[in-house]
Amino acid sequence: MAPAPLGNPSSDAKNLLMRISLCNSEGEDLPGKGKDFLFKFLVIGSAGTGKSCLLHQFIENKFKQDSNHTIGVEFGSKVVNVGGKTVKLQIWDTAGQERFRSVTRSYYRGAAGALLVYDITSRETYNALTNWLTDARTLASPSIVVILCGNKKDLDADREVTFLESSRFAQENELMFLETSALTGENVEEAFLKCARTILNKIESGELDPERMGSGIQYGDTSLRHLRQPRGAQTQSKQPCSC
Ligand SMILES: Nc1nc2c(ncn2[C@@H]2O[C@H](COP(=O)(O)OP(=O)(O)OP(=O)(O)O)[C@@H](O)[C@H]2O)c(=O)[nH]1
Repeated sequence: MAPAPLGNPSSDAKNLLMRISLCNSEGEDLPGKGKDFLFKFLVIGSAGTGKSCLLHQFIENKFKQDSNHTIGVEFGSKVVNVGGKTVKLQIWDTAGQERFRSVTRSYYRGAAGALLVYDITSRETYNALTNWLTDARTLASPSIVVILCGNKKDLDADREVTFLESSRFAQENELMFLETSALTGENVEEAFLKCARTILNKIESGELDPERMGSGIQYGDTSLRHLRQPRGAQTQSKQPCSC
């Protein structure tokens, strides 16, 4: 069953949160049970870049047909094995449309990692990256681990943003970088795992302290109960998951 991550979610949203969580391969087990860690992740970036499709591909291993704009936020979770550790990723997929910005911003707090997504066929979505990154570092944490994802890699013929310029942007802004395709699944799991692995490495090296309030990291079994929640955030969601 999904955690109750919000202050006062609508009943539609509650249904959605639960249904998406049950799509997860390990959705039936107790939250956090037997896990070494829980990490809170965000998926952020401009509208239409493929954030919901990336999350769906990661959790369901298939492309989400007929994806509509996200309204507010959606939630998914998946348990992964990273470097011998069992980690539950609690992932918040945020709407890219400007009109939902105040809602989505309230979910940033305490995120440990983020996928920052642009569309390689849309320079506009690439140009917006700095703003998204500023939001993540300001509202989540300056130490949030971010992986830049140039999505729609399968549409190479329509490319407007080169791999090289994105690599440079990533380097200048201390981001990891991958080009992904939610359609083919290329590099999708890698993106989530790379981000999780980096967080684990930082925990092991002492650079990140899971005990710090709002770190977005929790230890094992009781983690979900302790994860900090946005105050007064209202969830608005699009249609129920069609899984
Ligand atoms: N060819 C191709 N199309 C994709 C890919 N990922 C997503 N799309 C398409 O891009 C459109 C937008 O995908 P979404 O996942 O809904 O985008 P989003 O970023 O969640 O959009 P918002 O919810 O508005 O922020 C849909 O028509 C998808 O079918 C991809 O990797 N390749």
